[in-house]
Amino acid sequence: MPVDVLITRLDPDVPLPGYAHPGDAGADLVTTSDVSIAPGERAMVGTGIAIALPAGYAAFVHPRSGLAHRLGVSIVNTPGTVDAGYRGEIKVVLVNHDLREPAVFARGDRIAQLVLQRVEQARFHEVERLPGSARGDGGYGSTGTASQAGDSAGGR
Ligand SMILES: O=c1ccn([C@H]2C[C@H](O)[C@@H](COP(=O)(O)OP(=O)(O)OP(=O)(O)O)O2)c(=O)[nH]1
Ligand SMILES: [Mg+2]
Repeated sequence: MPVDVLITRLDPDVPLPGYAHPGDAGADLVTTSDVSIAPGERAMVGTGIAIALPAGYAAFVHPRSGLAHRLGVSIVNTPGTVDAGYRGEIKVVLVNHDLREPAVFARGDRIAQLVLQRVEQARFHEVERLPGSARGDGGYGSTGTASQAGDSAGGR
């Protein structure tokens, strides 16, 4: 079931965020400005919208895979987190990972997608010692490469 979200257009000409297909997770966001991002550079763009999420929700600003594949463009802080209490314009920090070509966007181009999720807040309880677990403190590649998956020897 869709969640009702209040929205204001800070730029009256931008479209409301739209889902391309029924059931899509991400609603596309557009840039309100023309921008050219040099190889390796980044640029913050506005989307022209502000929202009021219900308590217990957050919205996450995700990159679009087509832009990643076609242009090498992603979002620096992916996914960007929009807090329920945030009432400002949703902005997107685009980054051009391409080594040679600038990434060029025109006002109205779809540059990111917004994913709504229910989120929990933790109540943190400090303890002297954490309960044990199978993983323990293993991480950062401790399970080895794909071809070694299941090898509990902790190969490289
Ligand atoms: O891609 C993003 C990420 C964040 N925001 C807005 C909504 C979010 O609620 C607010 C703060 O984001 P975040 O907590 O990630 O940034 P911060 O660096 O911790 O700033 P602050 O000190 O304001 O929390 O900025 C965006 O518009 N786009
Ligand atoms: Mg913050």
